[in-house]
Amino acid sequence: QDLQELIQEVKEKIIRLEQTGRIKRGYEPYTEPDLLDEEGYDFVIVGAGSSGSALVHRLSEISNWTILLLESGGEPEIYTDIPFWSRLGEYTHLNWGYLAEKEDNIALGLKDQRLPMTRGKGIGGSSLINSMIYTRGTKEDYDRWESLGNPGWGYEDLLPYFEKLENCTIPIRDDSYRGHGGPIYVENAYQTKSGDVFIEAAENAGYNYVDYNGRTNKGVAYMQMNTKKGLRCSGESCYLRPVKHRKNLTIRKNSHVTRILIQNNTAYGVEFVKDGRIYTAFANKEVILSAGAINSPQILLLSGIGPKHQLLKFGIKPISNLQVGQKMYDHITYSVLGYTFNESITFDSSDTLKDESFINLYNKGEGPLRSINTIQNILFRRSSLAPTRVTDIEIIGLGGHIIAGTNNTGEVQVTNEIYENTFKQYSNQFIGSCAVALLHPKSYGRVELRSADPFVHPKIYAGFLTDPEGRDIKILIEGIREANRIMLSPQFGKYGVKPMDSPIYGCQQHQYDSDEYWECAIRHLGHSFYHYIATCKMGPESDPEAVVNNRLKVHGMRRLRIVDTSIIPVTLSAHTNVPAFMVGEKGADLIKEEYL
Ligand SMILES: Cc1cc2nc3c(=O)[nH]c(=O)nc-3n(C[C@H](O)[C@H](O)[C@H](O)COP(=O)(O)OP(=O)(O)OC[C@H]3O[C@@H](n4cnc5c(N)ncnc54)[C@H](O)[C@@H]3O)c2cc1C
Repeated sequence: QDLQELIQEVKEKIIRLEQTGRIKRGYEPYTEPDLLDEEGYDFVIVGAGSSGSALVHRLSEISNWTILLLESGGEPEIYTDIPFWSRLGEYTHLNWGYLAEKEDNIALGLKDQRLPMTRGKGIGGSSLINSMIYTRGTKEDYDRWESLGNPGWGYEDLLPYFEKLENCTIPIRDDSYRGHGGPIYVENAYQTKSGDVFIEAAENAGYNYVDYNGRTNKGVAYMQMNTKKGLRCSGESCYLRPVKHRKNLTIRKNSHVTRILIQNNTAYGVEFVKDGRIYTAFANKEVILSAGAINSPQILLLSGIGPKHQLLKFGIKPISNLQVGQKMYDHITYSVLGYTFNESITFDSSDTLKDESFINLYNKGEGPLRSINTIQNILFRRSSLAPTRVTDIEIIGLGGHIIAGTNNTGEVQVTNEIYENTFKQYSNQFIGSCAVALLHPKSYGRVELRSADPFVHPKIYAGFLTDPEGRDIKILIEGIREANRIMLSPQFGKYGVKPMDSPIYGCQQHQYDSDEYWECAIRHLGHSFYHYIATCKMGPESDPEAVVNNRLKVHGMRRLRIVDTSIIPVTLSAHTNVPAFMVGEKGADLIKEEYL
């Protein structure tokens, strides 16, 4: 079915069910006051994504502060709250549509050899279209942040924020680490029988069942998701929706910030474009960038903050020569490790367009529409190359496959040759899969300007698998072999599980399952997990790579902060949405400490 037709069908169904009173969405559009050419607020915040939503929720608690939130995108789509269908958002205005620059020896099997660097655009940002996998990261991760010269960012300091932001309802949990009164709900992912078998097989292979957001993440578990009664719990739905009527808060959508206004190294406002016109918003106290790890560096660069040689190339007057965008870490994943089953214990998508499924989800929070990308399980492991206590391999168990079978999300845009010759043959079978991700890569990429035009996409280099020692690829291959050990275990053997071992087209010259074969497969189909960080790295002034200090203030500047995933200094054993919420929460407290 054509994607746009499918989107239309889903939308019409929701509208019809709502109009006939069979579901209640409880969503009211975001309204805003008339816009003046020039406006003044205490705080001007750029970007309503995961961090920006958390930040605005907390700052607007102070009723005598005035807050302006500027968001380049618009409102969520009508289907955004439905996990199963929300993935359609990736093909709409809700995605910035970034593609990495073509690089050697990576993305060899993807269209135009370019990696999608997906990013959410709209109120809620990337949390509108992400997979809702709920992972915090470990004590070792955050203690490392602190040891890099960032007091206040160690695990003991941050645990209260992780607890404060969540409302955890999963049945098996490490209660001394979990929160129950916060805005972000945490539930287990929708499971099929294959999810239960995954746990059994992993336990049999030596893993303990853990609450991986508790004392340790090492082990296996049902995936925890940020859903509230089965519906997406995004920055928009859980942080902003409940407070959007606050009188001191103005949220302006479709408002694209083009530069920060700076005088004498002091930020005093921003310029933005809405409906083709330029406006100015002044900040009495601070300008705060929460535009994410691609756009926050872009806005800094456009405003004269960044590597001098790059700015001069585009005729931008340099203000501060910081290493903005020069290092970007991300998680590469190989997510197409498929397996065929001889029984239907995997995800069955045949009910996902039925009225009953929508009604079941909205009224009871149940059913297959709770599933996103058929994600079920998670497993963290330490590779043979990792330091003690560091988990650097993540394996996700899925009840479907993102290219083969009926759950094709199109997320990995493979070439037609690869689809026709490798995956199509499995399309009518029962299929499950694993995604294997490298959590602490040595390789890194970067973000730089392509143009001084603020509407032109920046250049993004993913830099995957470029570490000269080849350590990253070795760990990924180790992860693939571990996933196979679990999936090809006797527990799965009862269901006739076999690997989808038709070689990836382009890798037939290698013996299937050799290291050379897996390297070839990863270099063809490995892709981003969309966890970009470190492009405005947090660190002390003595760190030549640092852009902000431990209070998130831009070095050498006044009244300018960054509060989003771009400040995360080093890789995490986690997906980045919960860390983004945490940064928003902590950022709000840093600001309150200063002004209250
Ligand atoms: C497809 C996908 C799947 C993912 N899956 C998961 C997952 O399952 N679990 C997980 O933990 N993480 C996941 N992530 C990552 C996670 O969602 C992000 O790391 C996190 O949302 C980033 O938060 P942020 O606040 O830094 O940026 P964002 O949430 O991206 O917010 C930035 C906001 O700023 C706005 N903006 C940008 N430029 C401007 C401008 N010039 N003017 C005004 N506004 C602007 C953007 O439109 C956006 O709304 C996923 C990401 C993607 C894209």
